[in-house]
Amino acid sequence: MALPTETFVIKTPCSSANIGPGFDVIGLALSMYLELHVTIDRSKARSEHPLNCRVTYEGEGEGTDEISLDPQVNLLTRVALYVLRCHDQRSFPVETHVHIKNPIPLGRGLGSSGAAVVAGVMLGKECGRLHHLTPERLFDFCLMIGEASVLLSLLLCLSPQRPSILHVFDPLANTGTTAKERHPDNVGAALFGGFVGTYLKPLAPEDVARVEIPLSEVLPAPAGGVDTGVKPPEPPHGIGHHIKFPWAPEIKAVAIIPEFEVPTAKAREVLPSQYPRPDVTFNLQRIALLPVALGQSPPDPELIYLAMQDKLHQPYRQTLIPGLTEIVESMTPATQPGLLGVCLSGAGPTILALATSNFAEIAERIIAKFRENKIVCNWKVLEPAEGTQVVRA
Ligand SMILES: Nc1ncnc2c1ncn2[C@@H]1O[C@H](COP(=O)(O)OP(=O)(O)O)[C@@H](O)[C@H]1O
Ligand SMILES: N[C@@H](CCOP(=O)(O)O)C(=O)O
Repeated sequence: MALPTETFVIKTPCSSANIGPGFDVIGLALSMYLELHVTIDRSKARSEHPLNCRVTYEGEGEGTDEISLDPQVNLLTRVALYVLRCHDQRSFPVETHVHIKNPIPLGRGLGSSGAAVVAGVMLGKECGRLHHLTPERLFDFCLMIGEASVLLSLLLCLSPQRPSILHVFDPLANTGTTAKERHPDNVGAALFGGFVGTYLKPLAPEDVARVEIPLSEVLPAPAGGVDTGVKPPEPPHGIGHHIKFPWAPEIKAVAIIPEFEVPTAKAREVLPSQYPRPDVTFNLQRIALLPVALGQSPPDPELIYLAMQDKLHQPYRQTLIPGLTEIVESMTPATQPGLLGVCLSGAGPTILALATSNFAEIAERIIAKFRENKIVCNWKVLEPAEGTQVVRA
């Protein structure tokens, strides 16, 4: 009897991180979805494709260098393979076809890479039939992915052993941010959905060693690399956590998306390693308001506008996003009916305006500001979205 063909769809939302003052903490899942249409034909004895996996792609970045169809190179399939190999499965089941449909623009601050990592982890779970992996455990796997320096530095900062590793990354040293921190905000939103606060827990000393590993040893070797058969290091348990905040149903998110890309890594390099105390206090005062302000129905525009102000990342990122400060300050609820607040989405360059009405007018005003700097944009009205789903026919 022929083995059945299994099909399922993994659906992961895009996200907007930070929402003003919540740098590296707050994330909002939004209604634009990365979809993986997966077919596993277990009737075949062998596959002609590397790692038994054929990747096809349509959508943003299609046909460009940013998206590889090689399962050993593509971010999504490499992440899936990491999860599989942590569970003693060296490759995808024979024969897997992953068709990626991606409407999330790349490098625009709408969490395309976060969605790819979350969908990749879920792909590994489903292909490997790893039913014991809870969403919380999948979050740990997501947090192992990133530039080695990114993950290492953050986890080590949180470690009780921190003083002994300051030669690796000293967050107090005024050396810029060449070593970058891992941020759980966009993956947290894409995985769990809704409006979330995310945080990382200090690691137990025995777990510190487990995260001191180059990314190349976490993710399987890229094309041309040799599969050594070595099991990659599993994530420590309970790295990342989240809490869901309420969201007032009247509030929609208008995303104004410039045509150019700002890689997140680059947008983190322009941030300082030290901040003036008044700027930190300024953000702390606003972050204490933000989740409450956005959960209240009916929304209070003046409160939300105030709660969305930031001094920790947006002012610095204007070196990469012409006109950013002016755009963020260009209107208030008093001068634009329907507007609640304006911020940079994630690492940018997308601008997120929260509003209850007059969406087109708000978008047009921001687009006009970008146009003064010869930047072309499109825009969308998005709503809070559920987290990652696996849909079976
Ligand atoms: N669906 C996808 N499949 C493979 N790679 C992806 C996918 N989505 C994003 N990426 C990778 O992530 C990069 C963008 O990541 P990043 O600079 O963090 O911007 P963003 O704000 O969009 O997450 C892309 O250049 C691409 O390499
Ligand atoms: N907190 C991060 C969020 C980056 O999100 P992305 O969607 O731009 O990848 C940051 O601000 O750097």
